[in-house]
Amino acid sequence: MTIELPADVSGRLPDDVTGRLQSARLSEGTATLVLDVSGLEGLARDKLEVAARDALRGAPGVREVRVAMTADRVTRKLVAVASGKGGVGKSTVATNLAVALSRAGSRVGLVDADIYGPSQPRLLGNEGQKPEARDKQLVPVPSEWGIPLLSMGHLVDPGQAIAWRGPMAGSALAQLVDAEWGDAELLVVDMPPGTGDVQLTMMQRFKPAGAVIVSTPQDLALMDAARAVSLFDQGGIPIVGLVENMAGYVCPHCGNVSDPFGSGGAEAAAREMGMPFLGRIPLDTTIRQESDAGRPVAAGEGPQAQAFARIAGRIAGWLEGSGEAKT
Ligand SMILES: Nc1ncnc2c1ncn2[C@@H]1O[C@H](COP(=O)(O)OP(=O)(O)OP(=O)(O)O)[C@@H](O)[C@H]1O
Repeated sequence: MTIELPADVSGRLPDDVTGRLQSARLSEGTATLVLDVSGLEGLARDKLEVAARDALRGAPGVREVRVAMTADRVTRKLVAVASGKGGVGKSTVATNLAVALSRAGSRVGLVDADIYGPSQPRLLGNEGQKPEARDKQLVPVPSEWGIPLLSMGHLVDPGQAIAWRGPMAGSALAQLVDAEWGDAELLVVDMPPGTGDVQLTMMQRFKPAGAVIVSTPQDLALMDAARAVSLFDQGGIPIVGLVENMAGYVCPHCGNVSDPFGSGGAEAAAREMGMPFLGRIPLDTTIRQESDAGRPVAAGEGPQAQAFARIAGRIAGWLEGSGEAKT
């Protein structure tokens, strides 16, 4: 740290500014401060800058104040949550995995890349809010669950149809990913269903660290899941594993679990496709009701939360570098 300010100038700086001072000097009436803002969100950075400027305004010999900020680049990993077809609960799983990963200690953000049918603002309960833009970057919208979110659902009016062509959809997606994610170290990306242009852009441009495939237990859904797997294989994106959603029906009256689509099929299919089976989430009315109300079950304490926590633990282990999800 090089401080070349007269004591009657530096003495005016508040502690939160001096604690982050990398260098400071005064030359020909211009005070130049370099602050290390690693780990601070945009708003906190702005406050620090204002505090520094206010403190030096009118200080002896200071006519102008310049504040520069440096930050360690956060190495951020992306995990894509994908499915071969719509309606299998991919968005629900993505929300709850983001919450469970955050509870397990990661700093997590959520990108709703399902730009034709964004549902994350409803699932995270921050519908109707608009992201700000700072220096041409979008600032994610905070949620009650500690997960910042960016979604097309925040940028267009609810129910408004989005009929973009591939390249526009790709650039919209890029804006969501290349946003001001602050200190988030992990971005969970809710992919659009299927295997089209947006998925390709995502893979080529942002190279997710891995993909989690969501399927329901039916044979047909599992065949679609295989298509999603082969898309990621082609793009050289490793598959973290398969999550079986709506895997057994929990009776809301007696709590009894039945298996309308049989059991064990998804696990066997994962084995056949040569990927780890990450776990199953039951078909449970509570999950739907709480999701609709913007309260992810993973934030609670029930058996549903535990199911998501187990899967999140496997994903976190995989990301930590073992490269293999323990099943
Ligand atoms: N395990 C579950 N138990 C009960 N309901 C569920 C479960 N998972 C998802 N749902 C419900 O199923 C519906 C579809 O889920 P969701 O929107 O997450 O699917 P999706 O695969 O992302 O769909 P789309 O591809 O259309 O975006 C929602 O009403 C959701 O609440």
